[in-house]
Amino acid sequence: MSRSPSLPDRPRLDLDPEMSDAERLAAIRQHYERLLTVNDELDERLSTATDRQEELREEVEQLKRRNETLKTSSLYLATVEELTDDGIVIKQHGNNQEVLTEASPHLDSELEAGDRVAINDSFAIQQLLDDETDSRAQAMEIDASPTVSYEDIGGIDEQVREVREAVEDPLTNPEMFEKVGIQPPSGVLLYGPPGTGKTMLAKAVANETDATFIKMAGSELVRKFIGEGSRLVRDLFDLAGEREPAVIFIDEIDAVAAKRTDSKTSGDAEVQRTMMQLLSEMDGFDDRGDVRIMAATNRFDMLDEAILRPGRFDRLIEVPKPAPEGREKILEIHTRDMNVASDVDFGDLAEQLEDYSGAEIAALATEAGMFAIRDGRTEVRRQDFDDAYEKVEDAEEQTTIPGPTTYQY
Ligand SMILES: Nc1ncnc2c1ncn2[C@@H]1O[C@H](COP(=O)(O)OP(=O)(O)OP(=O)(O)O)[C@@H](O)[C@H]1O
Repeated sequence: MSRSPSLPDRPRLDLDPEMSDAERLAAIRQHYERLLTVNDELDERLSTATDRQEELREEVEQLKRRNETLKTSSLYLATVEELTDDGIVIKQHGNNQEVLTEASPHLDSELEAGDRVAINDSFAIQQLLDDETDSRAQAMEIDASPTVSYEDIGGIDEQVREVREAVEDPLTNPEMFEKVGIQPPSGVLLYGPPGTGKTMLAKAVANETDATFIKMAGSELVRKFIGEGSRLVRDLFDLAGEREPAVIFIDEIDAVAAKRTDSKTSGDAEVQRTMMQLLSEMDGFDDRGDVRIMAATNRFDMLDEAILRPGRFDRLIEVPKPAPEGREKILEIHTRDMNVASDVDFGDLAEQLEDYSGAEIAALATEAGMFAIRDGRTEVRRQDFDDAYEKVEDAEEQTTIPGPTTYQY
């Protein structure tokens, strides 16, 4: 550390008793001048020191913030079991280890048995967390009786057939598999571009088999606290077991099942742990009864091979964008409740909608209806579809980055 230069010497006033009054006066004046100079110099030093102090204060604040971030990124989850005179008994999630610990002073009076808390490496309670059921409810979408049916899905008949075979038959006709002596597929992975009907397929199969549909987005499984993602995976499978027959649908599975990277950050390690939990739940799946597992991804190329092994997601079904006949079917489905004029030829329109996904076709139909309403009509004409097409294309041009979107499977 560099030492700051020493302070200027304090000026001394030497008055000789022999001096005349005039000489004394001159000496005092000179002394006064020197005092002024030193004063100016000290003023300048003080202002430099104040600036430096401000800089250092900012640096300290930054370090404090970094320290806080570091602390929170390595927190573990636990549940408060008991508040005793000797301390707080907590049970760590994941390993169920019971520990006698203490809480940060600001939390002391707030804690109650049953609270979900975040603890640091030394088991000290750092944060009081939301109720677990809240966090579960946020992460999962549960639909006891979905209303989507196979008739609502257009252009992917072959995929519907495959899904029925892999998911529906084992639920409705398990004896068939026993008689033939084969295991039904463990998990079905739907892959393909966004908006092609993957979620619809999962909902429709749940509807058809009177199963509860339980959806979890892979991104929801990527959690802040260590152990939280794997806990959610366990909860997901437990809940499906309680509600059987049930169809578990994990959307965006790539968020937790991407290929391993070289990066060693704790976030990646936590995602790995969540994936391992998912794999172990799937491996122990035989005893789970009437629960079927489906997952979807737009990024098949990113998936870790481990999840595709036999006994895991071992039935892969590609759900592509629809061909012209498929687009025509989807147009018909999404205009079923509309009053469409006789001049609208869906075959012709479908040809025009090259590269459109089912979701985009659904949006186009709604937009055409909006044009009719704007014109004060209830009947939707070909011109409305053309206007809607133009609007969608214009919006597309403004938002897309040049170059076609490619999906690698
Ligand atoms: N094949 C289809 N037939 C009829 N409608 C479809 C079809 N595909 C998509 N849609 C429409 O698009 C909406 C979104 O579709 P869905 O959520 O099933 O797509 P997804 O493939 O799961 O998309 P993502 O990968 O973005 O989750 C549906 O609610 C439906 O209105």
